[in-house]
Amino acid sequence: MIELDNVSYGYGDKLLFSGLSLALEPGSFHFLTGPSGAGKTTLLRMCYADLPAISGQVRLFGRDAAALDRDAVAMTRRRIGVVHQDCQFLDHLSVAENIALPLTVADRVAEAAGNLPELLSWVGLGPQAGQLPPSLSGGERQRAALARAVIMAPDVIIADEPTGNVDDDMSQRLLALLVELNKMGKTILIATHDLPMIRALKADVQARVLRLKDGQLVQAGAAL
Ligand SMILES: Nc1ncnc2c1ncn2[C@@H]1O[C@H](COP(=O)(O)OP(=O)(O)OP(=O)(O)O)[C@@H](O)[C@H]1O
Repeated sequence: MIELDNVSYGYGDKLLFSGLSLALEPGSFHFLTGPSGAGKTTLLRMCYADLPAISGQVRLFGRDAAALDRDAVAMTRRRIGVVHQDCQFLDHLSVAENIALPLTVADRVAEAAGNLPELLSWVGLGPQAGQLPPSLSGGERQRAALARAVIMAPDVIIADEPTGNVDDDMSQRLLALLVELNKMGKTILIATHDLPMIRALKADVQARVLRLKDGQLVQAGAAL
């Protein structure tokens, strides 16, 4: 579904990684760990065509990301739901309107109306649907961001620190939602520092844990 083949990336003259390869098979579950600043967000951005590789090839659903025109990039991104680290919302729109935004922008308003109640109840935000985003707690924001990422029924969900700034219970709740999505066949890639959460989840899901450090991507050992 998503393949990085021998890719390199850096900012300015600072190379973050080079010769890095990764393949996300359909229905797989991957965690990406590593120290702060190792390049996890950068790597995720390459996986949804938000950054081009300096060298090597990124293939999204079998197509070379570098060869996609603007429309093809937009179509490709619809198949990838992204939960960003900072969970930004439009503060003048309600929680429900924010979650529905990807469908509204794609002119699929009727679909949004049909899907929203079930989605809001799935993430446990029914009561908050009419509120404005600034009134949400950290965990509620994360769940709203997850709902917004899945409203287009993407094949792949990429989440950057989805459990940052939430307590353990909320972290478990968010992860249970991601596991549920994986059991429905979605391909999941999560960047996280939260090793206890990975350990807790390993019994529920067959996940590969990758560690990015010093420009190298390696599979984390069994001791994790
Ligand atoms: N747009 C940018 N311009 C210049 N440098 C950047 C840019 N984005 C990120 N960096 C730098 O690249 C490095 C990797 O950043 P990145 O956000 O990918 O790391 P990370 O592993 O996700 O970090 P964290 O775990 O703290 O979120 C950092 O040193 C960061 O300061």
